[in-house]
Order: sequence, then C-alpha cells, then structure tokens
Amino acid sequence: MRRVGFVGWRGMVGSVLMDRMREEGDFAWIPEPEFFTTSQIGAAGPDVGRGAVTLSDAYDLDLLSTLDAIVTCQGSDYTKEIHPQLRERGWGGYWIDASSAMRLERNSVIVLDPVNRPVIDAALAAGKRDFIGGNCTVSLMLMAIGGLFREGLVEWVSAMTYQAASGAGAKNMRELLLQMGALQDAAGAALDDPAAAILDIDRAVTAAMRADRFPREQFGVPLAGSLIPWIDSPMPSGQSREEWKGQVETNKILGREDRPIPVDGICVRVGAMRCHSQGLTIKLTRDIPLAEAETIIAAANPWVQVIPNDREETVRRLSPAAVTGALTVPVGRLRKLSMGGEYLSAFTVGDQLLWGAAEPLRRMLTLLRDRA
Ligand SMILES: NC(=O)C1=CN([C@@H]2O[C@H](COP(=O)(O)OP(=O)(O)OC[C@H]3O[C@@H](n4cnc5c(N)ncnc54)[C@H](OP(=O)(O)O)[C@@H]3O)[C@@H](O)[C@H]2O)C=CC1
Ligand SMILES: N[C@@H](CC(=O)OP(=O)(O)O)C(=O)O
Repeated sequence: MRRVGFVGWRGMVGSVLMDRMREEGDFAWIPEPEFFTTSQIGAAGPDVGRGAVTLSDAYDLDLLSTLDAIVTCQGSDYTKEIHPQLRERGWGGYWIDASSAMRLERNSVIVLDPVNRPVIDAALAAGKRDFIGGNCTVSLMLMAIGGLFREGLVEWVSAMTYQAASGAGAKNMRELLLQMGALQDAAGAALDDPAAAILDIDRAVTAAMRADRFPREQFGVPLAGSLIPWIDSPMPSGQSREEWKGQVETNKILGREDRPIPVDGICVRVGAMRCHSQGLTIKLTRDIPLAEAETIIAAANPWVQVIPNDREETVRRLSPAAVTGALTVPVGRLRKLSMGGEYLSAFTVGDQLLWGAAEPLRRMLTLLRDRA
C-alpha cells in the first residue's frame, strides 16, 4: 500500500474525505499519494503535508495501473468508463468508490465496517478488490440501528426519510440557500414589522415560490418552504430508486441477500443542508423490553448515541442543526408503538457526507493498511 491514487478529491464528497484523512493523519502512512483530475491536469493538488503536488490525468490508464489502490469520489460515469478497462488490463489493485455504479455487482462489497466488518474481512480473504461505499440513507440507518440487526431482532423496517440537499449535490445546496434568500426577500420589510399581518407575508412568500423567476434550476421545484417526496429515478415497483436501495443495499451490506429483511418506505427531500434524518418503524422479531432495545442499539458502535425520549433532549440533540459536521449518529424517539410490543419507533439523524459517504471509504483504506 505505497501508492494510492485519489480521483474526485476536490468534489464535495472528496473534499470531506480529504479533510477526514488530514484530521486522522492518514497521509502520514501513504508514502506516495497521487492526485488525479478529469479537467485540470498539471494544476496544483491538495496540501496533504507533502509539499507541492500536481494533478495527473484521471484517464491515464498506464499511470492508474501502477497504483496499489484507487479511491474515487468522481462519480458513476467515471467508474463505468475506467474500472472495466483497468481490470481488463489485469490491474489487481484495490478500487474504493463512493459512487453507486458497482455496488450491486457480484464481486463488489459495500463497505460500512462498524456494521459489516465480518463481510469485509471475508471478502478480503477471498481476494475481492472492489469496495464500494453504500447509499447514504442506508449507511446512516445501519449505523443507527445496526445493533438490532446484529441481534436478529429486525423482522422488517419502514423508513420515512427527511433527506438533505447535499445528497443531490453541491449545486443543489447552493440553490436551497438561494431559494431561502428569495423567500425572505419576498417577505421584505413586513418581516421587520411585528404588526404586519402574517397572512399577507405568507401570500407574498407563496407568490414568490410559484413565480417563474424563483431559483429552481437544480431541484426543478421549490424546496425551501416546501419538500419533495421523490428522490432519484422511478422503479417499476412504484418506488423511487432511493427507496428501492433501502432493501437491496441493507441486505447486501449485512451479507444476507439470500434471506432479505424487508426495508421500504418513502424518501423525501427537505430543506436541510447535509444531514439526513429518518423516522423508522421497526417490526421486531420478538417483544423485548424497551430498555433492552436501547442497550443493544447503544452498544453497537462507538458513534451511535441513544437520546432519551424526552422533549428537551430530543429537540436539542436530535436534529440536522445539532449533528451537522459530526460523526456521531444520534437515535431517539425510541418507544413501543400502539400497534404492539413488537413495534418500535425510532428517529435518527446523521451527516450524509461523513458516515453517509466519505468515512466508510477512509476506513476501508485504513483496513487495507492494517492488513499490509
Ligand atoms: N453528494 C452526496 O451526498 C453523495 C455522493 N456520492 C457519490 O460521490 C460522487 C461524487 O459526488 P459529489 O462529491 O457530490 O460530486 P461533485 O460534483 O462535488 O464533484 C465531482 C467532480 O466534479 C468536478 N468539479 C467540477 N467543478 C468543480 C468545482 N467547482 N468544485 C469541485 N469539483 C468540481 C471535480 O472533478 P475534476 O477535478 O476531475 O474536474 C470533482 O471531482 C457521486 O458518484 C455521488 O453519487 C456518494 C454518497 C453521497
Ligand atoms: N441519493 C442520495 C445521495 C447519493 O449520492 O446516493 P447514492 O450514493 O446511492 O447515489 C440522496 O439524494 O440523498
């Protein structure tokens, strides 16, 4: 593991990965990092404490073939173009990828080591070389309630999601803010006047939201002051692709594609910046005491945090505003539903650029270091 290549390092997910690697001192153990670009060959690369570096061509198969591992956050199109050509040439390095392109391929492993380390270890022992980050919503759900899955306590899960703009990309985050600004502008001076009628303000804001000039190039519709109950493309089942991924990716991560646990729900885009939230209904395989479920959830990994089902604690600690930029994955609103003792509710929030994207890739790289 001397030569590691980074493609897509300046994108949104790639930048978060670079920040985490710097924070953890990961570049200290990579003697020869190589940084690539599809558009800025020869420009300056990132500062990783090794002096000036210049960017190499991300389509240079000869150079890529010399690497021990390639970490890509460049996107699915890049993966589909480059990965097959490298393997056809006989390249035997490790491919670590944020995109969804190869997730469900037979030779790929979806990585989320706090949840599926045994699946990863078995794949490494079997000589597998393609390690792919999971869908953000799925990874965050498993970081939150992985303990229940591990104990065989989950019969099915229904997830109602509240997904951040960042999942749609950097331009969408900007557009959300532009939309927010446009709404405030529409309210105008009336907002500063406590005597102004709120319904007049609401009328002005609604008119602005529906006006042709309202910024909606990325989302197609207003998100600020509204929501979008559809994420990604339609599937024949009537699910959105994001909803469809819930079951297929969860079961692949857990290594139980042969006896899948049903996971389904409705995925909704909301006006949060980079944290996905999910309201979960969990059908347990048996009626266990709530305190036991809480203990199992809390013990599953060092990042999950059980928030007591208390109003103050919940509003203070279980929100995108509280969690953004943090690796912790709080889960709260834990209680038995009125449907019966086997029905557990939960609400969880996680930063979709950290555990939802960059962190599983970073940790996969360190697993390879530890094996070498
Ligand atoms: N966004 C998300 O929440 C998640 C994304 N993923 C996956 O990760 C992949 C990358 O996503 P994301 O990081 O959002 O993509 P970005 O659009 O932020 O970055 C992708 C590439 O765009 C190029 N680029 C062009 N202009 C700029 C600019 N001004 N600033 C930075 N980069 C620029 C860069 O490539 P170059 O240097 O070659 O020009 C960069 O690597 C996708 O496959 C996505 O599916 C996975 C999980 C979550
Ligand atoms: N689809 C996710 C983000 C994402 O990139 O997912 P995937 O890695 O499965 O394509 C969202 O919109 O919130």
